[in-house]
Amino acid sequence: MTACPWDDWNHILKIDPDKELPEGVTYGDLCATGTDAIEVGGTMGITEENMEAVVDACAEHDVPLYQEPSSPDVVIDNRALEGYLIPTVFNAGSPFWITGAHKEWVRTDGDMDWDRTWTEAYIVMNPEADVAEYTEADCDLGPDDVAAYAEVAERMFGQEIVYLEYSGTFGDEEIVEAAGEATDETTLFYGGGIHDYDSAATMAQHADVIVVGDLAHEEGVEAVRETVEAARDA
Ligand SMILES: CC(C)=CCC/C(C)=C/CC/C(C)=C/CC/C(C)=C/COP(=O)(O)OP(=O)(O)O
Ligand SMILES: O=P(O)(O)OC[C@@H](O)CO
Ligand SMILES: [Mg+2]
Repeated sequence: MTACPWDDWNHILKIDPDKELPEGVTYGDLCATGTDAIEVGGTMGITEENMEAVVDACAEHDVPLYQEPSSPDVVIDNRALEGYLIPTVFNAGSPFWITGAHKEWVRTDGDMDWDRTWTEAYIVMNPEADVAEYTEADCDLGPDDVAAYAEVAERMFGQEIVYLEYSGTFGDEEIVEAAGEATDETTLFYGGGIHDYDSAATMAQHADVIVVGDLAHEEGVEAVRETVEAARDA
């Protein structure tokens, strides 16, 4: 595996272990959509058990799997995972979601798997999303604020991934564009409200990787496939 496999990705499917799949859709079907990687994670209702169940269901299919834990106590030890993408929320209201949870994780784990652990510098933008409430994020940010956070993440904190997170709603294109322009080496992830070819294409112009979440749970395979195609075409 290369050091930063996401350099070559266009599309991630994020599967929430707390949410059902549409009728007739299997995890295998989702793995076969052509997405470059699967992230397993969500904010609410996450347990080790539901995490394990999704990872096991995806394990036999040929797509890189990553866990994105929302807290240290749901991190699972499963060899089917390529590794762990650990959020750090740059605009969180409490330092707990920037470095505090991380400190507790390392303090209590005792045997960190650093070769399989990376961080994602989140900028949380939808105040209605669970993740915004959970982390008390300051979402009142303009393009200049977001661009500056992205640049700080890359240049001052050496982050390999900046994640512009609009979870549940389609973001402001001007803001995503600003983040794209502010980042150079860093891989920019965009997630939120992507629901078809055009919405995927719009954000894929500005972000390096688009993340599709709820669509998989709400619409299913064909809709996800369209977004994969748009990400590749961009
Ligand atoms: C240190 C460790 C191991 C964990 C802490 C990691 C941190 C800082 C988590 C805070 C941010 C967070 C909850 C990330 C989880 C991924 C995410 C943003 C999921 C999307 O959430 P929503 O779409 O708002 O939630 P639901 O879909 O579950 O309602
Ligand atoms: O569920 P959606 O709105 O597609 O968002 C994707 C992802 O960014 C959520 O963490
Ligand atoms: Mg969600």
